[in-house]
Amino acid sequence: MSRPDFDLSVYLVTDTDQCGGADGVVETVRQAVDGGATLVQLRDHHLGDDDFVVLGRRLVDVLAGAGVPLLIDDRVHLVETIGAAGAHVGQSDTDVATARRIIGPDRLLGLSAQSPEHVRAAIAAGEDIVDYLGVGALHATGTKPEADDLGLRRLAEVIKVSPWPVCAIGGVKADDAADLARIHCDGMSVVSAICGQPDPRQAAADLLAAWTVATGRS
Ligand SMILES: Cc1ncc(COP(=O)(O)OP(=O)(O)O)c(N)n1
Ligand SMILES: Cc1nc(C(=O)O)sc1CCOP(=O)(O)O
Ligand SMILES: [Mg+2]
Repeated sequence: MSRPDFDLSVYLVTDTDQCGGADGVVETVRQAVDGGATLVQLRDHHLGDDDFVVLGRRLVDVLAGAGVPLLIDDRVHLVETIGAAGAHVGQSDTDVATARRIIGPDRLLGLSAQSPEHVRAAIAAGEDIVDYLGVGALHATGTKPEADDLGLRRLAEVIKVSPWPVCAIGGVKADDAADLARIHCDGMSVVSAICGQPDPRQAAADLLAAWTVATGRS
């Protein structure tokens, strides 16, 4: 088993509408990585599989050489075709054991978890199956209005029982970095803090700077 290294510090999850279309996604990812985004996920619930593959391959090209892996949301069956580094699944998506079988042992698998019970169920499936958790929503967010806002306390409860690194998602902004670092969160996952921002490069750089200060890393 040899999975790519990954860094959850500034994890960009794309939103095609907020980026102004597929070309906007490509340009946003290009700029965000230039500014310091450490991981990228292609998330689009509307594109058909064929267009999703085309966009995914464009992102693989943009990220080649930058050392930043591309994950895809939900569509584990397209990981290989796109040449992505892995996938992220939620509690209502393909279960993690099946997802792992589909993507194979050498790719990354992220899982959404909203409670310690979700973590315990994932542990029962096997600690080698999942690589990280995405936990949210930290705050209520217009990007995903149906997401329950957990707040910092419930996020911390999930982190305490997780054997995997955890990134926070949902309304996450640079101002959250200190609180997140204090509860030993491993990174900030964002959509609107980068997508649709006037300067995605600067937005990513600001997030990374806040995270670096908050964690005391350089
Ligand atoms: C990093 C990260 N965390 C959580 C999610 C949410 O995934 P999911 O629960 O599958 O919901 P959708 O994104 O499919 O709406 C994520 N995508 N990334
Ligand atoms: C994709 C996603 N998942 C969430 C969860 O809580 O699982 S919240 C969310 C959207 C995050 O967008 P923004 O950074 O604009 O708030
Ligand atoms: Mg999903």
